[in-house]
Amino acid sequence: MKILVDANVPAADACFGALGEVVRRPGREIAPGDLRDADALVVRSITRVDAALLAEARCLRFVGTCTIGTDHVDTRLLAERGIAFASAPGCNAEAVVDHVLVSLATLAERQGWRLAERRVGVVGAGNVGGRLLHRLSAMGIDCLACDPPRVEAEDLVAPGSGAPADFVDLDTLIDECDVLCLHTPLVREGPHATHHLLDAERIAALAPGTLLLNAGRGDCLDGQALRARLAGQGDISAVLDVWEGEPGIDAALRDLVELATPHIAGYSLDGKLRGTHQVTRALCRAFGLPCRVSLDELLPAPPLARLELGPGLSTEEALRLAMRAVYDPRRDHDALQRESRRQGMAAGFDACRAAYPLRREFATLEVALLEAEGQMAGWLTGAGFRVTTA
Ligand SMILES: NC(=O)C1=CN([C@@H]2O[C@H](COP(=O)(O)OP(=O)(O)OC[C@H]3O[C@@H](n4cnc5c(N)ncnc54)[C@H](O)[C@@H]3O)[C@@H](O)[C@H]2O)C=CC1
Ligand SMILES: O=C(O)C(=O)[C@H](O)COP(=O)(O)O
Repeated sequence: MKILVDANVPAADACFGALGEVVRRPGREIAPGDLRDADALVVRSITRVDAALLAEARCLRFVGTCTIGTDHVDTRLLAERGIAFASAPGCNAEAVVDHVLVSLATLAERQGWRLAERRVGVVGAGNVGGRLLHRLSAMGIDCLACDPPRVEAEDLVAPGSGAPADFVDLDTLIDECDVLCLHTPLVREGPHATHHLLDAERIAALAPGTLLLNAGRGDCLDGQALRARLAGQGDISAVLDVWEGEPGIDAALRDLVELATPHIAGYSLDGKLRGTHQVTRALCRAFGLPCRVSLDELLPAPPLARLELGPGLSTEEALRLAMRAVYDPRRDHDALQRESRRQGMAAGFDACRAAYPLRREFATLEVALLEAEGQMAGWLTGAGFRVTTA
Protein backbone atom coordinates (compact mmCIF):
# COMPACT_ATOMS: atom_id res chain seq x y z
CA MET A 1 0.00 0.00 0.00
CA LYS A 2 1.27 3.51 -0.84
CA ILE A 3 0.50 6.20 1.75
CA LEU A 4 1.11 9.77 0.59
CA VAL A 5 1.74 12.03 3.59
CA ASP A 6 2.23 15.80 4.03
CA ALA A 7 5.88 16.34 5.03
CA ASN A 8 4.72 18.41 8.06
CA VAL A 9 2.94 15.43 9.64
CA PRO A 10 5.11 14.38 12.60
CA ALA A 11 5.81 10.71 13.39
CA ALA A 12 4.61 9.62 9.94
CA ASP A 13 7.16 6.82 9.71
CA ALA A 14 6.44 5.57 13.24
CA CYS A 15 2.68 5.59 12.58
CA PHE A 16 2.35 4.57 8.94
CA GLY A 17 5.70 2.85 8.20
CA ALA A 18 4.50 -0.59 9.31
CA LEU A 19 1.34 -0.27 7.18
CA GLY A 20 2.87 0.45 3.77
CA GLU A 21 5.27 2.57 1.75
CA VAL A 22 5.27 6.15 3.10
CA VAL A 23 5.89 8.89 0.52
CA ARG A 24 6.25 12.44 1.86
CA ARG A 25 5.51 15.64 -0.07
CA PRO A 26 5.22 19.27 1.06
CA GLY A 27 1.50 19.85 1.71
CA ARG A 28 1.14 22.80 -0.69
CA GLU A 29 2.87 20.83 -3.49
CA ILE A 30 0.81 17.62 -3.44
CA ALA A 31 -0.40 17.28 -7.04
CA PRO A 32 -2.82 14.99 -8.93
CA GLY A 33 0.07 12.90 -10.34
CA ASP A 34 1.25 12.06 -6.80
CA LEU A 35 -2.07 10.33 -6.19
CA ARG A 36 -2.04 8.13 -9.32
CA ASP A 37 -1.00 5.01 -7.40
CA ALA A 38 -1.70 6.13 -3.81
CA ASP A 39 -4.01 4.02 -1.63
CA ALA A 40 -4.18 6.56 1.20
CA LEU A 41 -3.63 10.30 1.51
CA VAL A 42 -2.77 11.93 4.85
CA VAL A 43 -2.77 15.74 4.94
CA ARG A 44 -2.92 18.69 7.31
CA SER A 45 -4.97 21.81 6.60
CA ILE A 46 -3.04 23.29 3.67
CA THR A 47 -3.78 20.68 1.01
CA ARG A 48 -7.05 21.32 -0.80
CA VAL A 49 -8.58 17.86 -1.33
CA ASP A 50 -11.05 18.37 -4.18
CA ALA A 51 -12.01 17.01 -7.60
CA ALA A 52 -8.96 18.61 -9.23
CA LEU A 53 -6.54 16.93 -6.80
CA LEU A 54 -8.28 13.55 -7.11
CA ALA A 55 -8.47 13.67 -10.94
CA GLU A 56 -5.89 10.91 -11.40
CA ALA A 57 -6.50 8.97 -8.16
CA ARG A 58 -7.44 5.49 -9.30
CA CYS A 59 -6.95 3.41 -6.16
CA LEU A 60 -7.40 5.93 -3.34
CA ARG A 61 -9.43 4.37 -0.51
CA PHE A 62 -8.72 6.68 2.40
CA VAL A 63 -8.14 10.38 3.08
CA GLY A 64 -7.20 11.56 6.56
CA THR A 65 -6.50 15.07 7.82
CA CYS A 66 -4.51 15.27 11.07
CA THR A 67 -6.34 18.50 11.94
CA ILE A 68 -9.58 19.58 13.57
CA GLY A 69 -10.71 21.77 10.67
CA THR A 70 -12.06 20.04 7.56
CA ASP A 71 -12.92 23.03 5.33
CA HIS A 72 -10.06 22.09 2.95
CA VAL A 73 -11.63 18.71 2.15
CA ASP A 74 -14.56 18.09 -0.20
CA THR A 75 -16.11 15.45 2.06
CA ARG A 76 -19.19 15.11 -0.16
CA LEU A 77 -17.00 14.16 -3.11
CA LEU A 78 -15.15 11.57 -1.02
CA ALA A 79 -18.44 10.04 0.09
CA GLU A 80 -19.69 9.93 -3.53
CA ARG A 81 -16.50 8.14 -4.59
CA GLY A 82 -16.62 5.70 -1.67
CA ILE A 83 -13.35 7.00 -0.21
CA ALA A 84 -13.22 6.73 3.58
CA PHE A 85 -12.49 10.00 5.39
CA ALA A 86 -11.27 10.86 8.87
CA SER A 87 -10.26 14.05 10.64
CA ALA A 88 -8.86 14.43 14.15
CA PRO A 89 -11.55 16.12 16.26
CA GLY A 90 -10.24 17.81 19.37
CA CYS A 91 -6.61 16.75 18.73
CA ASN A 92 -5.05 20.17 19.31
CA ALA A 93 -7.89 21.87 21.20
CA GLU A 94 -5.90 22.08 24.46
CA ALA A 95 -3.03 23.78 22.61
CA VAL A 96 -5.37 26.40 21.14
CA VAL A 97 -6.77 27.11 24.61
CA ASP A 98 -3.20 27.46 25.97
CA HIS A 99 -2.52 29.95 23.16
CA VAL A 100 -5.64 31.96 23.97
CA LEU A 101 -5.01 32.10 27.72
CA VAL A 102 -1.37 33.17 27.44
CA SER A 103 -2.31 35.72 24.75
CA LEU A 104 -4.96 37.22 27.05
CA ALA A 105 -2.48 37.33 29.94
CA THR A 106 0.06 39.04 27.65
CA LEU A 107 -2.41 41.69 26.51
CA ALA A 108 -3.57 42.27 30.11
CA GLU A 109 0.03 42.92 31.15
CA ARG A 110 0.79 45.12 28.12
CA GLN A 111 -2.38 47.20 28.39
CA GLY A 112 -2.60 47.32 32.20
CA TRP A 113 -5.86 45.52 32.93
CA ARG A 114 -6.79 42.44 34.96
CA LEU A 115 -8.31 39.35 33.39
CA ALA A 116 -10.56 38.90 36.41
CA GLU A 117 -12.24 42.22 35.60
CA ARG A 118 -13.10 41.34 32.00
CA ARG A 119 -16.00 39.43 30.53
CA VAL A 120 -14.97 37.01 27.80
CA GLY A 121 -17.28 36.03 24.94
CA VAL A 122 -16.56 32.73 23.21
CA VAL A 123 -18.02 32.27 19.72
CA GLY A 124 -18.15 28.58 18.77
CA ALA A 125 -18.37 26.43 21.90
CA GLY A 126 -17.14 23.12 20.49
CA ASN A 127 -13.97 21.23 21.36
CA VAL A 128 -11.87 24.40 21.50
CA GLY A 129 -14.42 26.97 22.68
CA GLY A 130 -15.98 24.54 25.17
CA ARG A 131 -12.60 23.80 26.77
CA LEU A 132 -11.81 27.51 26.81
CA LEU A 133 -15.07 28.24 28.62
CA HIS A 134 -14.33 25.54 31.18
CA ARG A 135 -10.83 26.82 31.88
CA LEU A 136 -11.92 30.47 32.08
CA SER A 137 -14.84 29.59 34.37
CA ALA A 138 -12.52 27.51 36.56
CA MET A 139 -10.37 30.64 36.90
CA GLY A 140 -13.45 32.57 38.02
CA ILE A 141 -13.63 34.67 34.84
CA ASP A 142 -17.04 35.79 33.71
CA CYS A 143 -17.94 34.31 30.27
CA LEU A 144 -20.70 34.28 27.69
CA ALA A 145 -20.98 31.81 24.82
CA CYS A 146 -22.51 31.93 21.35
CA ASP A 147 -23.17 28.72 19.43
CA PRO A 148 -26.51 28.66 17.62
CA PRO A 149 -26.08 25.12 16.19
CA ARG A 150 -25.51 23.76 19.69
CA VAL A 151 -28.36 25.79 21.16
CA GLU A 152 -30.67 24.33 18.49
CA ALA A 153 -29.51 20.77 19.07
CA GLU A 154 -29.15 20.78 22.87
CA ASP A 155 -31.05 22.31 25.76
CA LEU A 156 -28.27 24.71 26.69
CA VAL A 157 -30.31 27.70 27.73
CA ALA A 158 -32.45 25.87 30.28
CA PRO A 159 -31.61 26.50 33.95
CA GLY A 160 -29.50 23.63 35.29
CA SER A 161 -28.39 22.57 31.79
CA GLY A 162 -24.81 22.29 33.08
CA ALA A 163 -23.59 24.57 30.26
CA PRO A 164 -20.25 26.26 31.06
CA ALA A 165 -21.69 29.75 30.46
CA ASP A 166 -24.85 31.51 29.38
CA PHE A 167 -25.49 31.10 25.66
CA VAL A 168 -26.59 34.27 23.85
CA ASP A 169 -26.83 35.45 20.24
CA LEU A 170 -23.79 36.99 18.61
CA ASP A 171 -24.92 40.60 18.74
CA THR A 172 -25.71 40.33 22.47
CA LEU A 173 -22.31 38.79 23.04
CA ILE A 174 -20.66 41.65 21.13
CA ASP A 175 -22.61 44.18 23.21
CA GLU A 176 -21.83 42.59 26.55
CA CYS A 177 -18.24 41.35 26.35
CA ASP A 178 -14.85 43.07 26.62
CA VAL A 179 -12.98 40.21 24.98
CA LEU A 180 -14.23 38.19 21.98
CA CYS A 181 -12.67 34.83 21.11
CA LEU A 182 -13.61 33.33 17.76
CA HIS A 183 -13.42 29.52 17.50
CA THR A 184 -15.81 28.72 14.69
CA PRO A 185 -15.14 26.38 11.77
CA LEU A 186 -15.29 27.90 8.28
CA VAL A 187 -18.75 27.10 6.90
CA ARG A 188 -19.56 28.79 3.59
CA GLU A 189 -23.27 28.07 3.28
CA GLY A 190 -26.37 27.17 5.25
CA PRO A 191 -28.23 28.77 8.15
CA HIS A 192 -25.11 28.94 10.32
CA ALA A 193 -22.54 30.00 7.72
CA THR A 194 -19.47 31.55 9.32
CA HIS A 195 -17.80 33.23 6.35
CA HIS A 196 -17.33 36.85 7.53
CA LEU A 197 -19.40 36.08 10.62
CA LEU A 198 -17.68 39.16 12.00
CA ASP A 199 -18.45 41.43 9.07
CA ALA A 200 -17.87 45.17 8.69
CA GLU A 201 -21.07 46.00 10.57
CA ARG A 202 -20.21 43.84 13.59
CA ILE A 203 -16.60 45.04 13.60
CA ALA A 204 -17.92 48.62 13.65
CA ALA A 205 -20.19 47.67 16.59
CA LEU A 206 -17.30 46.56 18.83
CA ALA A 207 -17.06 48.89 21.83
CA PRO A 208 -13.84 50.89 22.24
CA GLY A 209 -11.39 48.88 24.32
CA THR A 210 -12.60 45.52 23.01
CA LEU A 211 -9.99 42.82 22.43
CA LEU A 212 -10.79 40.55 19.46
CA LEU A 213 -9.02 37.21 19.12
CA ASN A 214 -9.41 34.84 16.16
CA ALA A 215 -7.99 31.32 16.32
CA GLY A 216 -10.73 29.66 14.23
CA ARG A 217 -10.36 30.34 10.51
CA GLY A 218 -9.21 33.60 8.88
CA ASP A 219 -12.26 33.86 6.62
CA CYS A 220 -14.61 33.99 9.63
CA LEU A 221 -13.83 37.68 9.95
CA ASP A 222 -13.59 40.51 7.44
CA GLY A 223 -9.88 41.36 7.54
CA GLN A 224 -10.25 44.55 5.51
CA ALA A 225 -12.88 45.90 7.89
CA LEU A 226 -10.72 45.00 10.89
CA ARG A 227 -7.71 46.68 9.32
CA ALA A 228 -9.75 49.84 8.69
CA ARG A 229 -10.98 49.94 12.31
CA LEU A 230 -7.48 49.32 13.74
CA ALA A 231 -5.84 51.85 11.43
CA GLY A 232 -8.62 54.45 11.67
CA GLN A 233 -10.06 54.67 15.16
CA GLY A 234 -7.35 52.41 16.66
CA ASP A 235 -9.58 52.00 19.72
CA ILE A 236 -9.80 48.20 19.79
CA SER A 237 -7.04 45.59 19.73
CA ALA A 238 -6.68 42.27 17.96
CA VAL A 239 -4.83 39.00 18.34
CA LEU A 240 -4.86 36.97 15.13
CA ASP A 241 -3.54 33.46 14.54
CA VAL A 242 -5.57 32.82 11.39
CA TRP A 243 -5.88 35.07 8.35
CA GLU A 244 -7.61 35.51 5.04
CA GLY A 245 -5.36 34.47 2.16
CA GLU A 246 -2.83 32.38 4.12
CA PRO A 247 0.11 32.18 3.62
CA GLY A 248 0.25 35.48 1.69
CA ILE A 249 -1.50 37.48 4.40
CA ASP A 250 -2.12 41.24 4.55
CA ALA A 251 1.11 42.84 5.86
CA ALA A 252 -0.70 46.03 6.90
CA LEU A 253 -3.10 44.04 9.09
CA ARG A 254 -0.20 42.03 10.54
CA ASP A 255 1.44 45.28 11.63
CA LEU A 256 -1.69 46.52 13.41
CA VAL A 257 -2.26 43.34 15.39
CA GLU A 258 -0.94 42.97 18.97
CA LEU A 259 -0.01 39.32 18.53
CA ALA A 260 0.23 38.18 14.90
CA THR A 261 1.03 34.47 14.63
CA PRO A 262 1.20 32.18 11.57
CA HIS A 263 -1.67 29.74 12.25
CA ILE A 264 0.16 27.92 15.03
CA ALA A 265 -2.30 28.16 17.92
CA GLY A 266 -2.70 24.38 17.83
CA TYR A 267 0.98 23.58 17.27
CA SER A 268 1.87 21.76 20.49
CA LEU A 269 3.77 18.55 19.89
CA ASP A 270 1.05 16.83 21.93
CA GLY A 271 -1.67 18.19 19.62
CA LYS A 272 0.14 17.31 16.42
CA LEU A 273 0.96 13.78 17.55
CA ARG A 274 -2.62 13.23 18.75
CA GLY A 275 -3.72 14.27 15.25
CA THR A 276 -1.37 11.82 13.52
CA HIS A 277 -2.35 9.06 15.93
CA GLN A 278 -6.12 9.60 15.52
CA VAL A 279 -5.74 9.41 11.74
CA THR A 280 -3.52 6.32 11.99
CA ARG A 281 -6.25 4.54 13.94
CA ALA A 282 -8.85 5.58 11.37
CA LEU A 283 -6.66 4.41 8.47
CA CYS A 284 -6.16 1.04 10.18
CA ARG A 285 -9.92 0.72 10.65
CA ALA A 286 -10.56 1.58 6.99
CA PHE A 287 -8.11 -1.10 5.77
CA GLY A 288 -8.95 -3.68 8.48
CA LEU A 289 -5.41 -3.54 9.90
CA PRO A 290 -4.34 -3.68 13.55
CA CYS A 291 -3.04 -0.40 15.01
CA ARG A 292 0.12 -1.20 16.96
CA VAL A 293 1.37 2.28 17.77
CA SER A 294 0.30 4.02 20.98
CA LEU A 295 0.26 7.76 21.63
CA ASP A 296 2.27 7.33 24.85
CA GLU A 297 5.23 5.86 23.01
CA LEU A 298 5.23 8.77 20.52
CA LEU A 299 5.24 11.53 23.15
CA PRO A 300 8.63 12.28 24.75
CA ALA A 301 9.02 13.60 28.31
CA PRO A 302 8.57 17.40 28.40
CA PRO A 303 11.75 19.50 28.53
CA LEU A 304 10.40 21.26 31.64
CA ALA A 305 8.38 19.04 33.98
CA ARG A 306 8.32 21.09 37.21
CA LEU A 307 8.41 24.76 38.10
CA GLU A 308 8.77 25.95 41.70
CA LEU A 309 7.19 29.30 42.55
CA GLY A 310 8.30 31.03 45.73
CA PRO A 311 6.57 33.70 47.80
CA GLY A 312 6.06 37.33 46.79
CA LEU A 313 4.31 36.82 43.46
CA SER A 314 0.87 38.12 42.60
CA THR A 315 -1.55 35.61 41.05
CA GLU A 316 -1.15 37.32 37.65
CA GLU A 317 2.65 37.15 37.87
CA ALA A 318 2.54 33.47 38.84
CA LEU A 319 0.23 32.71 35.94
CA ARG A 320 2.40 34.53 33.42
CA LEU A 321 5.54 32.81 34.70
CA ALA A 322 3.97 29.35 34.48
CA MET A 323 2.38 29.95 31.09
CA ARG A 324 5.51 31.44 29.53
CA ALA A 325 7.67 28.66 30.96
CA VAL A 326 5.72 26.37 28.64
CA TYR A 327 4.85 28.67 25.75
CA ASP A 328 5.25 32.36 24.90
CA PRO A 329 3.34 33.54 21.78
CA ARG A 330 5.50 36.70 21.60
CA ARG A 331 8.21 34.40 20.22
CA ASP A 332 5.90 33.35 17.35
CA HIS A 333 4.85 36.97 16.73
CA ASP A 334 8.50 38.04 16.48
CA ALA A 335 9.36 35.09 14.22
CA LEU A 336 6.56 36.01 11.79
CA GLN A 337 7.65 39.66 11.69
CA ARG A 338 11.28 38.67 11.09
CA GLU A 339 10.76 35.85 8.56
CA SER A 340 8.06 37.60 6.54
CA ARG A 341 10.32 40.64 6.15
CA ARG A 342 13.35 38.49 5.31
CA GLN A 343 11.75 35.94 2.93
CA GLY A 344 8.55 37.65 1.79
CA MET A 345 5.15 37.09 3.36
CA ALA A 346 4.07 33.69 2.03
CA ALA A 347 7.50 32.05 2.33
CA GLY A 348 8.11 33.57 5.77
CA PHE A 349 4.66 32.50 7.05
CA ASP A 350 5.23 28.92 5.95
CA ALA A 351 8.87 28.86 7.14
CA CYS A 352 7.75 29.71 10.70
CA ARG A 353 5.29 26.81 10.59
CA ALA A 354 7.65 24.27 9.03
CA ALA A 355 10.47 25.01 11.51
CA TYR A 356 8.20 25.39 14.53
CA PRO A 357 10.09 24.99 17.83
CA LEU A 358 9.17 22.30 20.33
CA ARG A 359 6.11 23.32 22.33
CA ARG A 360 4.28 21.28 24.96
CA GLU A 361 0.92 21.86 26.66
CA PHE A 362 0.26 23.48 30.07
CA ALA A 363 -0.90 20.10 31.41
CA THR A 364 2.65 18.73 31.07
CA LEU A 365 3.96 21.16 33.72
CA GLU A 366 3.73 20.64 37.48
CA VAL A 367 3.68 23.99 39.25
CA ALA A 368 4.88 23.63 42.84
CA LEU A 369 3.75 26.49 45.08
CA LEU A 370 6.26 26.79 47.89
CA GLU A 371 3.97 29.05 49.84
CA ALA A 372 0.35 27.84 49.62
CA GLU A 373 -1.92 30.59 48.41
CA GLY A 374 -5.59 29.80 47.81
CA GLN A 375 -6.51 31.96 44.84
CA MET A 376 -3.19 31.37 43.07
CA ALA A 377 -3.56 27.57 43.28
CA GLY A 378 -7.13 27.83 41.98
CA TRP A 379 -6.19 30.02 39.03
CA LEU A 380 -3.22 27.88 38.04
CA THR A 381 -5.30 24.69 38.24
CA GLY A 382 -8.10 26.36 36.30
CA ALA A 383 -5.64 27.47 33.64
CA GLY A 384 -4.66 23.83 33.10
CA PHE A 385 -1.50 23.24 35.18
CA ARG A 386 -0.91 20.40 37.64
CA VAL A 387 -0.48 22.29 40.90
CA THR A 388 1.11 21.01 44.10
CA THR A 389 1.43 22.97 47.32
CA ALA A 390 3.99 22.66 50.10
N1 LIG B 1 -5.66 28.21 14.86
C1 LIG B 1 -5.46 26.92 14.90
O1 LIG B 1 -4.33 26.46 14.92
C2 LIG B 1 -6.63 25.98 14.96
C3 LIG B 1 -7.84 26.34 14.45
N2 LIG B 1 -8.92 25.49 14.55
C4 LIG B 1 -10.19 25.93 14.00
O2 LIG B 1 -11.11 26.04 15.07
C5 LIG B 1 -12.36 25.50 14.64
C6 LIG B 1 -13.13 25.02 15.83
O3 LIG B 1 -12.49 23.88 16.40
P1 LIG B 1 -13.29 22.91 17.38
O4 LIG B 1 -13.84 23.67 18.51
O5 LIG B 1 -12.41 21.79 17.69
O6 LIG B 1 -14.46 22.43 16.43
P2 LIG B 1 -15.84 21.83 16.85
O7 LIG B 1 -16.46 21.31 15.61
O8 LIG B 1 -15.67 20.93 18.01
O9 LIG B 1 -16.65 23.12 17.36
C7 LIG B 1 -17.05 24.16 16.54
C8 LIG B 1 -18.26 24.80 17.18
O10 LIG B 1 -18.61 25.95 16.42
C9 LIG B 1 -20.02 26.00 16.40
N3 LIG B 1 -20.52 26.83 15.32
C10 LIG B 1 -20.72 26.49 14.02
N4 LIG B 1 -21.26 27.53 13.35
C11 LIG B 1 -21.37 28.55 14.23
C12 LIG B 1 -21.86 29.87 14.13
N5 LIG B 1 -22.34 30.36 12.98
N6 LIG B 1 -21.82 30.64 15.22
C13 LIG B 1 -21.34 30.18 16.41
N7 LIG B 1 -20.91 28.90 16.56
C14 LIG B 1 -20.91 28.10 15.49
C15 LIG B 1 -20.43 24.55 16.27
O11 LIG B 1 -21.78 24.34 16.63
C16 LIG B 1 -19.46 23.87 17.20
O12 LIG B 1 -19.96 23.74 18.51
C17 LIG B 1 -11.96 24.38 13.66
O13 LIG B 1 -13.00 24.09 12.75
C18 LIG B 1 -10.77 24.97 12.98
O14 LIG B 1 -11.21 25.66 11.85
C19 LIG B 1 -8.80 24.28 15.16
C20 LIG B 1 -7.60 23.87 15.68
C21 LIG B 1 -6.40 24.67 15.57
O1 LIG C 1 -6.44 21.53 13.42
C1 LIG C 1 -6.74 22.52 12.73
O2 LIG C 1 -7.88 22.73 12.29
C2 LIG C 1 -5.72 23.52 12.43
O3 LIG C 1 -6.00 24.64 12.13
C3 LIG C 1 -4.31 23.05 12.49
O4 LIG C 1 -3.68 23.33 13.68
C4 LIG C 1 -3.55 23.63 11.33
O5 LIG C 1 -2.36 22.93 11.17
P1 LIG C 1 -1.63 22.97 9.74
O6 LIG C 1 -2.49 22.32 8.77
O7 LIG C 1 -1.51 24.40 9.42
O8 LIG C 1 -0.34 22.27 9.97
